[in-house]
Amino acid sequence: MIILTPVKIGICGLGTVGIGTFNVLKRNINKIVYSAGKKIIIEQICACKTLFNKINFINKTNNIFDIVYNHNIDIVVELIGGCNIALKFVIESIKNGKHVVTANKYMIANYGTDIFSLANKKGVIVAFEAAVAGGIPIIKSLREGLVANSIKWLIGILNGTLNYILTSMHNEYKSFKKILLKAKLLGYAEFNHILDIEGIDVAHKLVILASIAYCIPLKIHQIYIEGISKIISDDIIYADKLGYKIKHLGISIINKYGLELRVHPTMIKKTCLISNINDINNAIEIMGDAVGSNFYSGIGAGSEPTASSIISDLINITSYINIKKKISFKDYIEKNIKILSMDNIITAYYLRIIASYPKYDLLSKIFEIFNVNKISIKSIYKKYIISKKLINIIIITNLVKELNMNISINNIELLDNVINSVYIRIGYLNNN
Ligand SMILES: NC(=O)c1ccc[n+]([C@@H]2O[C@H](COP(=O)([O-])OP(=O)(O)OC[C@H]3O[C@@H](n4cnc5c(N)ncnc54)[C@H](O)[C@@H]3O)[C@@H](O)[C@H]2O)c1
Ligand SMILES: N[C@@H](CCO)C(=O)O
Repeated sequence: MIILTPVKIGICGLGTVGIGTFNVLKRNINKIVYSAGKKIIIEQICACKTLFNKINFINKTNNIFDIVYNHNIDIVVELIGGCNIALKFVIESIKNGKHVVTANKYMIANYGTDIFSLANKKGVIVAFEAAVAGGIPIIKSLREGLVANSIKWLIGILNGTLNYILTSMHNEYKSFKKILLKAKLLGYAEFNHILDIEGIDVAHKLVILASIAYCIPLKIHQIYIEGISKIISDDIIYADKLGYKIKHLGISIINKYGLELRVHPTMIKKTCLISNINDINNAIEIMGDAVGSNFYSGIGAGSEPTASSIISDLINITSYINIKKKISFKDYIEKNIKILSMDNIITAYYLRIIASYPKYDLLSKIFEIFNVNKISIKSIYKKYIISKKLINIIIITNLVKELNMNISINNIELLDNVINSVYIRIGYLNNN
């Protein structure tokens, strides 16, 4: 029988994740109470008035400060998103002695250091499992299950919307815009979908994971970020013919020079586990020095998968309310790890050169440029005809330094008849 005082929560934001949290809390309340060891009661909900009739609940408000100053509330759940009202709500809630659960990766990646420092001073917990990879408990796995390991590398499909778009482009060759619209309707995409498409959302998630994995401060401004807006179905078709799939990855690899932190589309052999993670699913592969490789996959966005992570944090805070370090950020112990410049990374490339029909030997000019920059070609695929006037030349390189590749591409683009080019890095590690 539960005799302890119940924990009272205030939810702010009643969109995709807010509704999911409300519904799962209601549906699974017995199991949740059993696991938390205390009753968890929703004390108040803050939402825009137009959404009030979406749920059957009495104590509703449209003013965030009603929750901030509600003395009955122990834990606030921030599900508004962005960094304006949400940040104000979180900071004021902490100042008022409330624990915080949030799914807001944007806010944690950009303002996490200040938030955690304030939370430490006030003796409250800020938990954010739902901020990375939706329903996959990856923060807890890194913090708890893998805590004994030195992490060598970590790679992930970290955005459900992008994976959904790339999968649909691969399976149906549908237009990018139509697929994005569907992802928005299904509640996967961010309110500002540019965050998804340009890879910024993945950078937010990668920086959070890297901070925990390597005990370093959140280095959002030092990440290399590329989205998927340059990829067209031609690239997906050519990749397929060559035995690869294109996935959008967040990558962090530590070596003796420092840490690579990069976000970009990557061509991965079809036989690799991660290239078979499709649709809205996310996946993370982590290499620890002791454990070896661990692979996690599951639904990375959406209402109830994300609610699953939110409620797991609620239960953790309720049960570990006095063991703050378990879920708050610790002091960073590794302050001197250098984030490496992209110029120094070494990888293989797929390069598609778009040109008008040349009257000279364009290929030998391209080889010359590669030669000067010490780039060897693994294979060259014939000129695919796009139209009566245009051709695609597909080249796969061996491993090369990014700086040399960039110099070569700049020079190739200056050649007569070359219109432009698109490149995609191949493999997330040198041997893939
Ligand atoms: N949708 C997902 O799959 C998903 C997954 C993981 C994390 N997240 C994150 O969770 C957060 C919420 O995402 P979402 O998809 O539920 O967004 P959403 O846009 O569906 O919901 C946000 C809600 O907040 C409300 N809101 C805005 N200002 C408010 C205010 N001042 N007071 C009360 N309510 C206010 C909006 O009306 C809206 O209903 C974001 O940080 C997002 O990045 C979303
Ligand atoms: N827009 C995000 C939501 C989950 O973080 C995604 O598609 O992955």
